[in-house]
Amino acid sequence: MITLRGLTKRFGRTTAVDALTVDIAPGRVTGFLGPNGAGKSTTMRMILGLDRPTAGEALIGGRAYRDLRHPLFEVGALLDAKAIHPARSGRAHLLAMARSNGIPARRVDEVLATVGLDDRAAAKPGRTLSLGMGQRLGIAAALLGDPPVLMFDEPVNGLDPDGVRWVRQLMRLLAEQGRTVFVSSHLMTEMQLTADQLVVIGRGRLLADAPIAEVIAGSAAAVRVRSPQPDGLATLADRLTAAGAIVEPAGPDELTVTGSTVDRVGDLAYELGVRLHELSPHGASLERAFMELTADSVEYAGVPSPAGETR
Ligand SMILES: Nc1ncnc2c1ncn2[C@@H]1O[C@H](COP(=O)(O)OP(=O)(O)OP(=O)(O)O)[C@@H](O)[C@H]1O
Repeated sequence: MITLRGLTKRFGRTTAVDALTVDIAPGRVTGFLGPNGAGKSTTMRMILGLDRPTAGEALIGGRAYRDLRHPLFEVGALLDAKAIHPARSGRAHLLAMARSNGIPARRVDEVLATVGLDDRAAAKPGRTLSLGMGQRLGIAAALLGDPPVLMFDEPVNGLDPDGVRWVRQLMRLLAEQGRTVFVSSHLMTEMQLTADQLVVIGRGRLLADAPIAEVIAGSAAAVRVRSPQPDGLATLADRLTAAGAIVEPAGPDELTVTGSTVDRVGDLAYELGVRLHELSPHGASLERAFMELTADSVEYAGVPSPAGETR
């Protein structure tokens, strides 16, 4: 269990994490979602005692990281996959970690097998590891102490589709074993496939803490309607708006309608004699829910700066 109570971090005038209070429970994968700069990494760093909270606390199994007697046995984390000495092999890196923490050497072989690094890959020096191998090695290091709490910051970054699938399965397996699995991502589709519970933040603030199905159901599904008759489409839009729906143009001959249903839009088009070339439901998705939730808290929208660049 990870417990955050009023967790706050300010860097000068920037409030990176703003009074976060949330419990991250064992036995499931909790996705940690937020736009760039939302404060995900800072939150994870505070949980691991790498950043000091300005206020509040972050606890692992009821204790602050600095009070854990054997941290490696309590929490494993993948924050920066490249955190390995460039000249040292993956195996040597893990062996050194194991030795200094009283973990038997055979555990190194176990975790290397778990993450699918064979002898040859484990013998390569750090600087020659691909991003994917680095991620696997970082996950092996997190698993070394067999901890009940695991945290992964963007674990699928740079992985090929096989690697992505593998990480997904591993997260699920670790949760099924009863561990707390807290995984950050800005990839909504990835979270939709991996997580049971979602914690969403924007500008450091908690926007949602709910089962993934609930977050998705909370987003309004839309109806896409396309017609070769512009006047008819305009009339349809007026009638739908008058009936309380939200109508937005989606192209020269297309509308996106929220707050109505495919049946109602179809019936109305029939009533008005408007010919339709498309009438389709656009299901609620996590992507949509995420956009709605974070609409007010995206730090850098894609607006061109005066220099003509986008941030
Ligand atoms: N050491 C630091 N000094 C000053 N500001 C910082 C520092 N670390 C983070 N910040 C700021 O805090 C905010 C949150 O950053 P953080 O990296 O935690 O976000 P994030 O959600 O992990 O983003 P990303 O998905 O881009 O990694 C940002 O505005 C960032 O610029």
